[in-house]
Formats: sequence, C-alpha cells, structure tokens
Amino acid sequence: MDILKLLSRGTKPNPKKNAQAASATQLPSAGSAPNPQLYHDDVGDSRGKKRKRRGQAQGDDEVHDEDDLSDVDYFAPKAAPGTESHSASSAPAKPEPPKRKVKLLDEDECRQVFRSHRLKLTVLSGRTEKEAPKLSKKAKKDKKDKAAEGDAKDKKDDKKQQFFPQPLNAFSELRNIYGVNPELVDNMTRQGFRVPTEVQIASLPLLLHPEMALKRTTDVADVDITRGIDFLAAAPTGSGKTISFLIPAIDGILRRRGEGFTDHVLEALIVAPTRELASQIVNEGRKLALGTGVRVVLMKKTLRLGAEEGEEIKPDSDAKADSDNESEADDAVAEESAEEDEEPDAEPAADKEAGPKLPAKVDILVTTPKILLNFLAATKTRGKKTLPTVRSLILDEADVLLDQIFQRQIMGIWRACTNPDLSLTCWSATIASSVEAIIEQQLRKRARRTAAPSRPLVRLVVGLKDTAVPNITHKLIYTASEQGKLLGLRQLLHPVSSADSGPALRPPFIVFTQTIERAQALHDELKYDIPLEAGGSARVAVLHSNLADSARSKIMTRFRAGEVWVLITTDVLARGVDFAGVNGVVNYDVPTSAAAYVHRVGRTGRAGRAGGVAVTYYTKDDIPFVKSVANVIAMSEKQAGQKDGEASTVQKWLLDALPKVKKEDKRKLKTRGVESRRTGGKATITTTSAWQRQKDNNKRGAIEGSKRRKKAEQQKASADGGASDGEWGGLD
Ligand SMILES: Nc1ncnc2c1ncn2[C@@H]1O[C@H](COP(=O)(O)OP(=O)(O)OP(=O)(O)O)[C@@H](O)[C@H]1O
Repeated sequence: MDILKLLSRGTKPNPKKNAQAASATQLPSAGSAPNPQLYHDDVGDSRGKKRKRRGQAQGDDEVHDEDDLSDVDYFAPKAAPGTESHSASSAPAKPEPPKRKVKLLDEDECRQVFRSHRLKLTVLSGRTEKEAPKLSKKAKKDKKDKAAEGDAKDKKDDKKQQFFPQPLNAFSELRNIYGVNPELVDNMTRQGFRVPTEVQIASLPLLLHPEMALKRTTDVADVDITRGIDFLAAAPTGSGKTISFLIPAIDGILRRRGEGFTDHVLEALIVAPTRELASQIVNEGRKLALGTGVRVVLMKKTLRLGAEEGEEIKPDSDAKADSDNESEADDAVAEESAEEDEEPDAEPAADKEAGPKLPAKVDILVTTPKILLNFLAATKTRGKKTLPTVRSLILDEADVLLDQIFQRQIMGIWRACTNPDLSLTCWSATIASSVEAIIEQQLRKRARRTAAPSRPLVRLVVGLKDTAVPNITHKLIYTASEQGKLLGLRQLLHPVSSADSGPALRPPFIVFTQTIERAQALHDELKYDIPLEAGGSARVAVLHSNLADSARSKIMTRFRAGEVWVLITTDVLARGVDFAGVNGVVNYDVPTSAAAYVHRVGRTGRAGRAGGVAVTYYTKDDIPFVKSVANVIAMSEKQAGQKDGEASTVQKWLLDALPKVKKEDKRKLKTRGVESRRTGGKATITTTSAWQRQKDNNKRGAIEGSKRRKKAEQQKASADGGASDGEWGGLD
C-alpha cells in the first residue's frame, strides 16, 4: 500500500475548499472530524528518486505486514464493554512484547511523509563536530568566496540540518514497533483516536524510542541519542500535543515498572500556566492511564510530595536564606489564597498528633508554577526542597512559561529537578526564537552545573515555520467606534440576513476582551440578548481570574455541558483549553500579539474540525497593532491553500498600508494591551453613542464646575466672617 495514500485516508486535498464546503453544512459542534490532520501535500517524488516498493527495502531486519498498516482499527476494544479490565489497579502492567514485526520505512519514504505533512525536525544543539571533508582547490576557493560574501545564514542552516526519522503511520505501530503498553494504546483508541495528527506522527517515535525512530536515518549520525533527547515542538492549536507528551510520560513509567520499580514515584512533572489547563491535562492523563496503575495528580496546596528536604539552615545563615527566598515566597502567596479546594488525590489527611502526613502516591504531577514553587520554598530551618526522582519535565505552553511573568518561577522548578537524567520537553503553538535561545542557554548551563553529558535538543515545527490557524475562517472587521463593536457582535448573534455581516455565529462561542473590567461590562451588556424562552441570562457567562476557583470550574463545566452559549473571558482561557465543540471565537478587543491571536482563535476548529469562525474587531486605536494579526490571517489562508487572486480576508492594500510597529510599542502592547482601553471612557463598554456620552460629559462637567464655584464662594464668605469675629470656623 502506498504510504501517502494510507496517510491521506479521509483527508482533504484542498483544506480551504473543504473547510468552506464543510462550514456550510458542518460546525465544530457537530462532532469530531474523520481525520484530524491539517496538511497532506502531494510531494510526489521530489528528489527524483523512485520510491522503493515495500519489501524491497535494504537489509530488512523486520518483516513487513501490509495489512497491519492499513488496519488502523487494530486496537479497537475487542472485549465487550464492561468485560475489560478497567480497574485502576496499581499492579504494574508489563509492556507486551511486539506481536508482529513491522517493516521500518527507508529514509526516502520518511522524507516524503515528513514533507507531505509539513513537518520539520532539526537538531538545535548536540551535534558533535563533523570532521571537515578534504576539499579540492576549487572547492576551497568557492568556500572562501562564500565566506567573504558573509553567507553566515547558509552555515547556520547547515548546522541545523533537517532529519527524517520514522513517522508514526498508525497508532497500531505504538505497540508493534515501539513496544508501548497495550492498555495505554487501548485507552487511546477507546477515545476514538484513529489517525495520528502531525505532531504525533513526528514526535511520538522520537520520544518513545529514539534508537528505533532513527534506525534508518543517516542525517544524525553525529548525534548521540543514547541518553534520549530534549525536545521542543511548535504545532498548531488543537493538534493533539497533550497526548504527544502524555503517552511517552506514562509509557516511561510503565517501562520502569516492568523493570521492577513498583512504587509510585514522582517521575514526570507537567507545568501549565493556568489552573483550567492543568486540570484538563490531569483529566486527559487519567483517561490514558486508566487501568495501568499510573497516578496522574493535580498539585494542590495540601498535597505532600515525596520531595527531598533542603539542607538544614544554621541560625547564623537564616538571614541569607530568608532574603534568597523572600521574593519567590511572596509570589507564591497570592496563588495560595485561591487554592483552598479539598485534595482528592492526597493520602487521607493525617491527624496532627499522629505525626506528619505520608507523601501522596503520585507518578505524574500536573501543576501551575507558583503553587509548586511554594511547596518547594525554603523554610526558616531548611533550604529549598528538591525533586530528585523527576526524570521528565514537560512545559505545556512553554513560550508563555518562559516569558517574563513565569520565567523566574520555571527556572526555580527546573533547578529543583536534580535528576541527572532529566529530560525536558516544551510544547506550544508558538515558540519564538528568543524562547528557543533561553532553552538552549539553560540546557548548557545545566550541563555545566551537573557535569552530566548533555543531550541533543531537537526542534519540531509543524506547518514548516509560519504560525497559522489554517482550518478556520478568519474575519477582520473595522468599526469606527467602540459602540460599533457591540452592535457588530449583536449582529453576528442575530443577523438580519445571512449576507449582512459576514458569518453568523452559532453558539457556543467565546468572546475575548482585553481586561477583566471589560469582560464584566460586556457580560452586563449581553446577558439579556438571549430570549428568556431560550434560557435567558443563564446562557451568557463571564470567566476571569478575579473569580474564585470554584466559580471558575463551575462555569467551565456549564460551558462544556452546552448550558452556557456565550462565554466572555480574558486571555486566561486563551491557551490550551480544549472545548471541542466551540463554533467560534470573537476578539472583541484585538489580541496583544500575533501569538495571542493564534492561541485565542485556536479555541475553535480543534482536531481538524471544520467550520470554525474567528471574528476580530478593530477600531482606530488598534490600527498600529493590527498588522501582526493581519499577517497571521494572511498566512493561515495561504497555508489553507488559497490561490493568488482568490478573495482574501485581509486586503493587500490594507496590509501594505498598515504601519510597522516599533519593538518598544510591541512590548508595551504585549504586557498592557491598548492603553486607551485600560482607563477612562474607552475602558467601559456601553451602547450609548459617543455623541450622547460627550453631551453627558459636558453636563457633568457643568454641574461639577458650578459646585466648585459655590464651594469657593462659601469658603470666601466664611473666611471673611471668621476674620471679623476673630473665631476659628473649624475645618471645612
Ligand atoms: N489523533 C487524534 N485524533 C482525533 N482527535 C485527537 C487526536 N489527538 C488529540 N485529539 C483531540 O484533539 C483535541 C485537541 O488536542 P489538544 O488539546 O492536545 O491540542 P493542543 O495541540 O494541545 O492544542 P493547544 O495548542 O490549543 O493547547 C482534544 O480534544 C484531543 O482529545
């Protein structure tokens, strides 16, 4: 069977065309897509080589089984539901030996699969220096000329050369080639996952079994993978990154159990920026680990981990330890106040008199940064705790975790993971080169500190290099005033005719605002827009970080259950959160960066679902910043297969005319948003027209002025009177 045919089963050759066709009939809320893959280009035989027929491959040390590859349902449940062993027993499940040997693809076939799915893997660091090949006189001269031209880019590209390991062609290969625990594979297929997504195709073989994945690859002969790899992946929103890091984490634990380690030991640490995302990862992890005995736990204030206590602090060194840890502890306190929930995963709380609590049974811990740092923080008598058993540190939404707000906390956590075999994997839809540089630098520092041999750092980019959300429809709408946005949003909800304002928004959808105040104000404005008979104000909800934890999770549950139709929120829900059936996203306020746009609109069109719509409003205050959003939209449409001349959301003349934003302004925007929307008239959301508000303001001003004048007259009069009778008139 042709490998390209196999991988394209159910895929659409022209995603844009299909997305449009599908959007007419299908919405994300209609259910899962038959194929979650985003790209499948016909690469043909790009290198002019004929692909070898299967079975003709060189030195087959595996027997190829043609049916096996086409049998993607191979792991569908065989026993009737209820008869399977689903108990969460803690008995170690030994990975079964591979049942059938499967042939590995040769390098050329691997290359074709990678290219057709727009997958790019490069070694960022960890190549040993190649011996310089002997050059002829002419070659030497050419090289000199090139260097003189200052062609530094070429040199860099040579160093960061692409490579093409085994792709994951079907989930059945997880067991057959990489020896993944069968229970784990069954748990995955039980969720209806049939075809691996791009990020899964490229990352799972490498992370599960690098030697096997690279067996036929010659491009990385100078890379030592015997100690595994560090990895960073930039893959589109909703493309299944979560299971790409959960499967290797769970499988690694089960492998070591198979080697005789039977206790629950904290081996994997997953850090996510928000509580909503952390608890979603826990849910996903528990579904995958069902029946394997691996415990996936959410970090809570009351949870006691099997951490190593820091060194004892002698009284004279107290002052230093305090000052070292002061700032981190301060940071941690704020989060603690909101983390008052009961702890279902901890061991039963030990009676204080009965002695200290036993550490909870945890194999995989999922946490937000602050709460874990707080646990690790030094006390008056002991230094910081460490987590020496953690062998895998996973940063989900790594770019935001390694950006200003969280960076110091993440470094603290990273340092606490003292195991010399620690592997790092970083995941996001957007990883800037500055973030890559931070990761490289920290890995180098760590290697120096621990004197452990460093591991290669591998980068995966899905979609080649440009950040895009290709499988949804983007709309960029200009309104002359702030009120125009509200009117526009209402029109999207209740279009007069299907043609009057672009796409109608079928609930459920999410509306993003710049600040908490604006989210609340918009909620006040919109909550009566749904008729009482259809559920009324209960259909519209607002979620932001000023709400209590319990309120936040209640709203999440109601939105997931379909009870809430319009969820108004801030960027707190922009990243990672997976609402499979969200039909659309409205950027009521322009996102503060291209990355913020990608993450926000990526809440719709997940796992290849077609028909998602993203509407972004902008006013003249946003114009300086709209270019980066417009660029993402243009790139998304290009990646979706739009041809030159086809109508585009972003007019080229507009894109060309929009000003370039200065770096300084970009930075400000990223941290503060559009300044005028933070305070003053534009911070409020109202339907009152600008003319009416100006009139009201004038009236208010006149009243204030007259009050001031009256007060001044009174003060003058009492001062005159006081002077005449010589008595103190008291405080005014
Ligand atoms: N192979 C697959 N087939 C079908 N659905 C899948 C597959 N893998 C993952 N999914 C589903 O796709 C959805 C999105 O996955 P996930 O949340 O991991 O995306 P993500 O890449 O982490 O997105 P984000 O960048 O927004 O965090 C989830 O509902 C998940 O269950």
